Amino acid sequence: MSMIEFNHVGKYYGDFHALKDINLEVDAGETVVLIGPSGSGKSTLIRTINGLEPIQEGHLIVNDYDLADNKTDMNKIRKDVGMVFQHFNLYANKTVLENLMLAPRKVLKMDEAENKENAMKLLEKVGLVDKAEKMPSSLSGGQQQRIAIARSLAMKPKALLFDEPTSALDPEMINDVLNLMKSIAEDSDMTMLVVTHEMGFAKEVADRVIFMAEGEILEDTPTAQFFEKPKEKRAQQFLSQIKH
Ligand SMILES: Nc1ncnc2c1ncn2[C@@H]1O[C@H](COP(=O)(O)OP(=O)(O)OP(=O)(O)O)[C@@H](O)[C@H]1O
Repeated sequence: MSMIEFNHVGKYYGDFHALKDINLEVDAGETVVLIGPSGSGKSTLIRTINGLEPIQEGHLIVNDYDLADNKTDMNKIRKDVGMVFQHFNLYANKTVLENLMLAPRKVLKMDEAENKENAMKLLEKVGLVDKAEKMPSSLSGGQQQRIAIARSLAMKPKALLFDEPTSALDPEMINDVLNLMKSIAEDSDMTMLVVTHEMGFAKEVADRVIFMAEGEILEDTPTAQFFEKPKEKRAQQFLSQIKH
């Protein structure tokens, strides 16, 4: 069953055509990695999925809602589609535990005891139970990102979008975050779209790789095949320029 479906989607920033005739289907439970040169539209594409960027052409169906329809309630989509950003975006003036409990309380109206139990379980999953009462600023970048992922999971989403989740981290923190993402991809029926430059993660975890250039999808290829021999010359060049 398809969880996300782009149908001839176009997106403009003013006159600039940032996404061109995007056609893409992601099934429930799939893990898809988006790669491509800087400025190719990867962030823009995933930001359209939870409505952070509006589209101007085509249809984008997420969890059965059409984002091109202005009657669609974005809150319904954001409830089921979480997003993890490069710079974590935790609530700076709330404790780690409160960061996890806020949205389930406000949006899902979750019972307080259940909310806390759920949050503590997630802190255990990300290995940070001892940080529950700390403020985010007292944690390392890698720890903050694991909290941000736990916060997304607290909403029990159907899909998670990751926009370069390890790009702002010191090298020694990157693997903790990638391992957590890998366990989410493996443990659950979560649908995951990940923009990343971490080719090791893509190789190991992705079902498919999407290669973008200049606002277009040039390749949508099963992972092993992509890394063995990408079809497009641009993708071959891209891979030969980066370590993988
Ligand atoms: N808010 C905006 N207003 C105008 N142009 C924008 C805006 N956001 C992005 N762009 C432009 O759209 C294009 C695609 O940007 P986007 O951030 O989606 O690329 P990307 O592939 O994610 O790049 P990177 O790997 O560098 O993050 C770029 O040319 C960028 O300058």
